[in-house]
This record gives sequence, structure tokens and C-alpha cells, in this order.
Amino acid sequence: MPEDYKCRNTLVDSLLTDLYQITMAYAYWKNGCAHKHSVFEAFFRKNPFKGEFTIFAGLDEVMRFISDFKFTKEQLDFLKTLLPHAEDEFFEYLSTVSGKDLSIYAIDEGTIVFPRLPLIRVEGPLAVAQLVETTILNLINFPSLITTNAARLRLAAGADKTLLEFGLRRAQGPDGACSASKYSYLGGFDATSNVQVAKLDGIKCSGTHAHSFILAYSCVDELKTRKMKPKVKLSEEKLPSPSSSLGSPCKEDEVDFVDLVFSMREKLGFEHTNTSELVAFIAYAQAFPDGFLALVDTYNTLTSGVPNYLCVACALSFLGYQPIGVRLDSGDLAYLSKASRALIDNIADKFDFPKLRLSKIVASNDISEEVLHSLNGQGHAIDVFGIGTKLVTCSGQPALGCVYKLVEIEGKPRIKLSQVRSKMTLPCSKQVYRLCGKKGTAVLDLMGVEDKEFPKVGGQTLCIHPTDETRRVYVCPTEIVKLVSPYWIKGEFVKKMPTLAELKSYVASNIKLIREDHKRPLNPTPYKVSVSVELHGIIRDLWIQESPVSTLE
Ligand SMILES: Nc1ncnc2c1ncn2[C@@H]1O[C@H](COP(=O)(O)OP(=O)(O)OP(=O)(O)O)[C@@H](O)[C@H]1O
Ligand SMILES: O=P(O)(O)OC[C@H]1O[C@H](OP(=O)(O)OP(=O)(O)O)[C@H](O)[C@@H]1O
Ligand SMILES: O=C(O)c1cccnc1
Ligand SMILES: [Mg+2]
Repeated sequence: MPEDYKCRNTLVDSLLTDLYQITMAYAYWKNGCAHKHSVFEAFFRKNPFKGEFTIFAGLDEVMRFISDFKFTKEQLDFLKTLLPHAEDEFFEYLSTVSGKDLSIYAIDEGTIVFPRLPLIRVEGPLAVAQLVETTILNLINFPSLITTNAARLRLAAGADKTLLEFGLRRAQGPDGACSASKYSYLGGFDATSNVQVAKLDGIKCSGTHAHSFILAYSCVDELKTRKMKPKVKLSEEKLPSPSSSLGSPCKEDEVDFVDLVFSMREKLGFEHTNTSELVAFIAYAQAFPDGFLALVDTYNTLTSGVPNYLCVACALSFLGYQPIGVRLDSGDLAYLSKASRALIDNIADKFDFPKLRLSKIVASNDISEEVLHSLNGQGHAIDVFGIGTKLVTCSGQPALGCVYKLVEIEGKPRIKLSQVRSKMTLPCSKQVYRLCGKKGTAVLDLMGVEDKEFPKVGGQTLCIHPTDETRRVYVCPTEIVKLVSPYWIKGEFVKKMPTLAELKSYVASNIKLIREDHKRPLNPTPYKVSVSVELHGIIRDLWIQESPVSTLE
């Protein structure tokens, strides 16, 4: 790995943790069990957004953290102030621990995952493996949540739509915003408005303009120049009306663009639009003749914004430029998008500007997964969705509940019981086998004891529900994918970390592996996650061994 393979966020280091990790480490050390070989696993219990799938993300950040994990003298001096009674030898011990003491096994980032699967397995001395809990959870919870949210929005919008992430201004602080931009891209967005993340992660950056830009203009005199250079050679006969001119005095290779737009307005019959809005559009077109996209809802979308767009767009087309389109940011987006499309196409045909038909319709304004489904139901003509608040704040579910539990110590499996049976933890170092069926889609995920059990293609495999042994199925897999693999063994990377672009295309292909009914927005079918016969036996024995039997009096 390159030298600079470190956490990008300077807040992420060994102190980005909960105090109880340090207090537990001290107690382990004092009791002489800090060195005990232990195995922890990170998993979640419930899919977010009332869905039945999750996309696992954040592993790259975890590996950056683990591979650089250590305590500096300055950090240890601070910890001494929090634990003033702790023995000095403990801090000497902490100064010797590092990520090299650990081994990390994980499911690949970008994989579609389900409740109870071990996403990350950490093996190593008890105290060290305990110390990394909080940071690991922090580094996977929000990324997985955002990636899943973005993937759900992609499924709702459809593969042919462009999705822009607009959330920076509404996100939970700078770090929440930058994580949201990065992981929205991973989950299926095409571009972000966040310039910082575009630079840091090499993501496509995209943007239009705000209402303030429209409000900043009142009359034509405010325009510094009236000129524009045509992209193609013009002929006087093609002018919009016999009374219009290409403007003078102008340099030979420039035309009076303002005159041209106003002549177009007359020709198209749009004299009653808001003139200050038209001036703002002219100003924007002068700055971006090849990137003209107009925000059309400031005064009235259909009687002013779209007609004004058309005046400028026809003038640009006349000069050989290709206008981009309009953005709708309020009102009934289904109706307004269809009406705008009709207006644009009608002018394109009537006045022979065929390329105007390529104008895109962008929509924004509090768009959510539900709004997308509703728009699909009504029919709409939106090509591009700009989505901010509902994406980056994950308002449908603000947190993913990944937890980190001890599953084995000194070779002995461990279990945490709960009054609610479904909440007990699953012991042992586990492997996950994704069993695929005849149709090529995944049928079920089977958890088994690592290195001990190997289901076979074509063989009949008994799969048991993790917490209800009465629910069992046989599966004859046509393909088996082993999901957990080693990434880092005691200080050495044993697997290459993929780039963000590689991860993005992996997400897009992996999500196709599960059946449509698991992905539908309303009442999706739960995907089956089960345990092997051997693992089930261990769970049952441990349950009986650890569960106290109460006495009735
Ligand atoms: N046709 C539609 N079907 C379902 N939801 C829609 C439709 N059109 C817009 N929406 C959604 O309805 C909500 C409308 O919110 P809001 O009342 O703030 O918008 P508005 O009417 O444009 O008001 P404002 O002009 O104050 O922005 C948004 O979440 C928007 O995405
Ligand atoms: O609605 P979201 O999904 O969060 O998308 C981002 C919103 O941010 C902008 O509005 P804002 O009112 O901040 O500025 P504007 O003047 O550009 O509309 C934009 O117009 C969107 O409405
Ligand atoms: O570029 C845009 O249109 C944009 C960017 C951020 C938020 N709202 C809109
Ligand atoms: Mg808005």
C-alpha cells in the first residue's frame, strides 16, 4: 500500500473512540488477559429504510485506520489525565500496541448484505481488538446507510436517469456532507455539487445556478456586454425576423446577443415573460454559451421561465451552441415537467431548431424515494434529479445499527443472550456462503464455522434459521460465493483495496444478484440468512450452557 494510505479525515485516529474502550483495555491489562486471542465481528440486525437489503461500505476507511492504528506520546499523555489512577505500565503497554497486532477479515465493500452477516471480523489480542470497536462502527455505519439510500434512490429513479447529489448545504456538518457525497456516488449517483469531494475523490462535479442569480438582475442595462461570438458562420437571411439585425457596432466575429434574444422573443411570441428573468438568463448564457441551463421557477415556470429559456436557447442554437435545459425547483414536478417538455418540443419543431429537443429537464426540491415512486406512477418528463436533504440526512432512517461483538476468546465460542431471542449474538469465527440458485440469483446466505464447513455446488445443504430452529430449508446451490476474505494479516495487506470507480461498478453489478422482490419499495420479501447444522449445534449448546434456569416458587 502507498505511504499515504491513511485516514483522510484528521479526526480519525486512536482517540476517536468511546472512553469505555480505554477503561476496558485497562481492566483487561490489569487482570492479565489483554493478550488473550479474541475474535470480534461487526454486524447489523435490521435493514434500513423499511427495506430488505443494505450495501456494505466504509471498509476502505477502516483499513486505512487499522493499518495506521497506534498511540502517540501526546495521545497517551492525554489518556493519563482521563485515567489518573491507572498504573504507568499500562500506558507503556499501550505505546507498544498497533494495528499490526490485528488481522482483519471482511465482506468486500459494495456487497449487498443482510442482517446478522459478519461484515468485518477482527482477530487479535483482546485489549487491542476491543480498542478499535467504536471507530470501526463509526466508519461503516454512515457510509453503509448513505450508500444504501443512494442505491434505493437509483432503483426508484431508473437506470436511464441522471442523479445529482446536492446535499452539502443541508448535511450534518462538513464531515457528514463529504461522506454523503462520496458514498452517494458509490451507491449510484452520477455527480455531486460538492467541489471538495470532487477534488478529493475524483467524482464528477455538476451544478446549475440559484434563485439569487435570477434575482440579481433587473434590466438589460446591467449587462456589461451585449456581445457573443457565434460558433458557426451566420447568414443574414437566417435572422429571426426581417426587422432584427446581428447588432452593430460589433467586431466582425461577434453579434449583439441581447438584440438577438429579444428578436427571438418577438418571433416566438413570448413578449409577456418577466424581463428581469430573461436578462439573468442572457447573463448566464454569455458566461456559459455551451452550458446554458436555466432555473425556471422564480416567477412562473410555464408563463415566464420556460418561455425565457426558449428565447435564449433559440438564440444560442442560432449561433451554433447547444443549450442544456431547464431546472424545476418547485410546484407539481410531474405536471410541470410534462408541460415544459411539450412547450420546448413544440418550439423546437415549429421554429426548426431540432437540437432544442435535446434540452434536459432537471428537477429538484425535497425529492425523496417516495416522491420518485409517486412521480413514476403519475408519469413525468424529468431527465435529471438533483437530490439533497432527503439523501444526505437519510431522513427515512438516520442511523444504521451496526454492532461489534465478541464471538470467540482463546478458541472458545461466546454468545450474548437476550430476552428477545432474535437479538442474541451468533458465536464463532464465521464464514458466509452466498448460495445461488438455478436462475443465477442469490437464494440464501449460509453462515458456517470458518475453516470447518464447506457447502458443495449441487449438494443438498440444510440451512437453519439463526434464531428459530423450526424454520429449515434445503438448498442445492448452482454456485457458491464465499463472502468473507482476509484483508490484513498482522501488519500485512493480503488483498488489494479497490478504487472508488471499481467499487461503484461492483455495487451496480452486485445489486442485480438478488431478486427484484427483495428490492421492491413496499413490503419487500425478506432475504433468507441462515446457519449451518454445525453452527446451529454450537448456538444451541451455548444457549443451554449460559442461560440461567429460573425457579418458580
Ligand atoms: N407530482 C408530484 N407528486 C408527488 N410529489 C411531488 C410532486 N411534485 C412535487 N412533489 C414533492 O412535493 C413536495 C412539495 O414541497 P413544497 O410544498 O415545499 O414545494 P412547493 O409547492 O414547490 O413550494 P415552494 O414554492 O414553497 O418551494 C416536495 O417534496 C416535492 O419533491
Ligand atoms: O431540496 P433538496 O433535495 O435539499 O435539494 C437541494 C435544494 O437546495 C437548493 O435550494 P435552496 O433553496 O437552498 O437554494 P436555491 O435558491 O438554489 O433554490 C436547490 O434549489 C434545491 O431545492
Ligand atoms: O447546482 C445546483 O443546481 C444546486 C446545487 C446545490 C444545491 N442546489 C442546487
Ligand atoms: Mg429549494
